[in-house]
Amino acid sequence: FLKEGRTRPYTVIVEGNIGSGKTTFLNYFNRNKDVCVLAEPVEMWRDCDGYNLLGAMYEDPKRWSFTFQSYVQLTMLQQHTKETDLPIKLMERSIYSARYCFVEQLKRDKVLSGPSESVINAWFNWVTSNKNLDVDLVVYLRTTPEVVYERMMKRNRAEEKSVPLEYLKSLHKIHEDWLYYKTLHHCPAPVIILNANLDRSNIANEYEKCESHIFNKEVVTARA
Ligand SMILES: Cc1cc2cn([C@H]3C[C@H](O)[C@@H](CO)O3)c(=O)nc2[nH]1
Repeated sequence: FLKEGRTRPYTVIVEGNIGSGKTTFLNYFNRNKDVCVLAEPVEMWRDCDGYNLLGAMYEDPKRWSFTFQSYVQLTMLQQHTKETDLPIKLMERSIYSARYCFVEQLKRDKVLSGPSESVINAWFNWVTSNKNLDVDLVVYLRTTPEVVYERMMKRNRAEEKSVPLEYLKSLHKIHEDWLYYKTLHHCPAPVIILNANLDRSNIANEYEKCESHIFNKEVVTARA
């Protein structure tokens, strides 16, 4: 159960480009009974009352990215505020990367209009100042665009089939500015940077690097 005095679980957000290995990272920690793992609700984005908002956004970003990013922001808010008795919550991405990475990207691509961006911003500012969406740690799965592009193509997700390398390069730069150089937007918590270019077979010791941070003693109640 939650350590006495803690009103919320120790919250970790896993950030990184498309194909940076976030699901693999979450699965590694999924086996731990102290961790509430919340994967990105992609299936909700693919089926919102029967509408595939993810597909729509990639097919016609000018028409659908506001709709899509509004729904992403709602689903992320639901994840941030989801109750758990477990001492640790591990989230795939966050309301922060929604606003600071993906909405930023759409703005730079001039795909999101000024009014659309302002409305998303107004929601973001309101929810982040009226709800406790604090996080305790960011795990940044740092990659190179070429590596994640190859993985994305191999994974072969239908909606991503025409995502160009350029898009991943631009998203990469935004992640670097946000989490590595820290020159873009507010960083919501201390950042652990992992070399996520490593492939599955030898990335385990990268994960071990952050185990001690995540499972530090004052967070997880002493085992009975
Ligand atoms: C928070 C957040 C996640 C997220 C994912 N995506 C896209 C990138 C991938 O193609 C897919 C699954 O991460 O959704 C997006 O466009 N905007 C997002 N915002």
